[in-house]
Amino acid sequence: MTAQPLLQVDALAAGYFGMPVVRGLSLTVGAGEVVALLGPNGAGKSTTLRAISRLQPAMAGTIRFRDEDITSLKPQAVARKGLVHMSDRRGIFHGLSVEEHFRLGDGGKSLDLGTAFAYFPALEPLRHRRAGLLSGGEQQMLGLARALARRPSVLIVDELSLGLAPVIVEQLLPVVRRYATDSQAGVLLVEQHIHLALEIGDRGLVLSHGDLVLEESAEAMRADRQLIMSSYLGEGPQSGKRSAAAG
Ligand SMILES: Nc1ncnc2c1ncn2[C@@H]1O[C@H](COP(=O)(O)OP(=O)(O)OP(=O)(O)O)[C@@H](O)[C@H]1O
Repeated sequence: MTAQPLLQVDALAAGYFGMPVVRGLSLTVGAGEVVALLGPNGAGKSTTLRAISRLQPAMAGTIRFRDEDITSLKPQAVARKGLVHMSDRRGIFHGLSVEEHFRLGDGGKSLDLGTAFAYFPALEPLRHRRAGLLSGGEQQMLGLARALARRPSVLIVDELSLGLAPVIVEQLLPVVRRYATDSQAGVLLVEQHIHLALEIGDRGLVLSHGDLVLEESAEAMRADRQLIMSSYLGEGPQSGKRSAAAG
């Protein structure tokens, strides 16, 4: 029997000004599982992530986190429950030191600096440095360390690689993998570096024009580049989708 997924999204629709850009989207993320949400520019990946973490409203569908319907909760409430959304250097304050970012905490509670330094030892010698003086890669490391220090059960990561050299992304993504495995957390990530995402991922989903057109194991996707190429080139859900939402 398959274990209950940590995150279960059913028939989600989300968009702007009353117009959905994502429709009828269903997906699951299980404990210890890393799922890569892929797709061309404008496919609706960030919209999907924001709707799941409640940063924008869902127009239809349900979002269940650890068996609880969170579809109408506020983002702060969802984050407190352990569904943490990390996106492009959000929450980095240039005037604060690295350490102060953890003392700043989460709803008045300090974050676990030990967890942060365990995953990112390179941050420890920088603990008193102001975040504004960190490199782009170090800032992203700080953002990810802060997200992990909240010990999320589900981590949502939007474009860790934005503006960073691939070599930095090659260092950061395996940490996400390690956290998922160590903590049996679920990870849903959007990443432009497809091959890197599939290296650390268990499963890949391809979104095209708001529809899920492919769902496969990361291993199968790595082995058959054509599979991804054809889904990116806009094959419809009927022709490209290989499997239903996995359990
Ligand atoms: N705030 C907004 N207001 C109106 N339309 C938006 C807004 N944000 C995104 N869109 C539109 O919604 C569609 C999906 O955007 P989204 O950012 O979700 O795509 P994406 O797959 O994450 O793209 P990318 O890979 O380029 O970041 C696009 O057509 C985009 O122009």
